[in-house]
Amino acid sequence: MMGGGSTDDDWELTSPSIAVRTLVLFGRTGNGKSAIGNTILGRKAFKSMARSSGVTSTCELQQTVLKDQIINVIDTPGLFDLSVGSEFVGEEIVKCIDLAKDGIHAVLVVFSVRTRFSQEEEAGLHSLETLFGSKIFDYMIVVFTGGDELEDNDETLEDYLGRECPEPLKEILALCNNRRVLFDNKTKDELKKVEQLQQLLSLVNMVTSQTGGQPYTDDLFAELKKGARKLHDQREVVTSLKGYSEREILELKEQINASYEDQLKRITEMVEAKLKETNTRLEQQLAAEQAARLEAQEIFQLAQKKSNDEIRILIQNLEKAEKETEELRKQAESRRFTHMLREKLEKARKGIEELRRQAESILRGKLEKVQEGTEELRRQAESRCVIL
Ligand SMILES: Nc1nc2c(ncn2[C@@H]2O[C@H](COP(=O)(O)OP(=O)(O)OP(=O)(O)O)[C@@H](O)[C@H]2O)c(=O)[nH]1
Repeated sequence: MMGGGSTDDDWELTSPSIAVRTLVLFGRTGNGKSAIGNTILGRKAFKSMARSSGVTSTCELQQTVLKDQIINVIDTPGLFDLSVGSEFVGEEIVKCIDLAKDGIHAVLVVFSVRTRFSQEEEAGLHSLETLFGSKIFDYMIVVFTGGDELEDNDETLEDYLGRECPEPLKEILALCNNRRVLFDNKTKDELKKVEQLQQLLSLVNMVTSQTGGQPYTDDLFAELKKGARKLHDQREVVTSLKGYSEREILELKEQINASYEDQLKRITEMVEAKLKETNTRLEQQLAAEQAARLEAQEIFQLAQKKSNDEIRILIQNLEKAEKETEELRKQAESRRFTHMLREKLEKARKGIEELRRQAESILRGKLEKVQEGTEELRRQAESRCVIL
């Protein structure tokens, strides 16, 4: 039957004598859902390893019995991955509900501190809300894996969220009342193992007390539960039938199983339809975001071109200004040269003037001497004429 592990034995476990807590792990492939499941169970019940494609292929329930309660852990494949279609997700969600017959006590949404919160994770959470309604947030606990890596960097979860908490993740944390816990699934430290499990279980208890002890259920759960109960009763009736051949009993069992499978198929189709609706809405939203991004990019490119043009003009102006400055400098230099020449000329003119003055005074002296000589000669000639 569908449900990968839902058996008559599981049905018996719904006995109310001991507290049963059913926890479902949701999250992107590789975020560490199976690893957390194993940490909770204290054994390697789920396959957990590093692989780019999903390791967990279908929903699976494993159980551990603690001192005072039974913990059911349902591991799911990467239902938040873009690569999986709504048909697969629909089937897996129905399997998951089928496994958690009595309802879900806590939804553990698993993120890894080693990878960035993605748009597909945001979309996955929207799908959960569409399928289960906003009531699902009352049951949600955000679990981060990779505590060891934060520790290696001397960081706390608060430090990490302080630097690495995009808006959608903040919203999710707020919607689930900030219930969050950090897991180091690699630790060998027994005390640490106990402490982180205790932290998680106390958050689960918080959810249980805040939701009045009622696990999450809805119409889908109710219908599946009714179907499962019918299947269980019919199987018991068939087993107790007398006077039927083995072949007839087998046929009856097959008929019962087929009718249950039909019911699951119907519900699966309903879930798929809901998911498709959400996906279409998300695709439209993504397309609108993409268009807005392209528009912003175009505006940016235009602005960049404009600023490039402005820069080009500025450079041209700068070059022009540099040339003009050079020209002015040359002119100033030639002016300085002219000034220097003028000074030299002036100096030369003064020298010439001085020389002229000196020559004049020398000439004047000589002239006076010549005049004095001439006068003497004239006087001597006159006196000679008187004697004669
Ligand atoms: N360092 C470190 N690695 C972790 C931690 N938790 C999980 N991992 C590693 O992360 C990888 C993926 O872990 P899984 O548990 O397989 O992840 P998953 O979400 O179940 O993936 P699927 O089953 O494929 O959907 C494995 O190599 C784990 O060992 C952790 O706390 N610290």
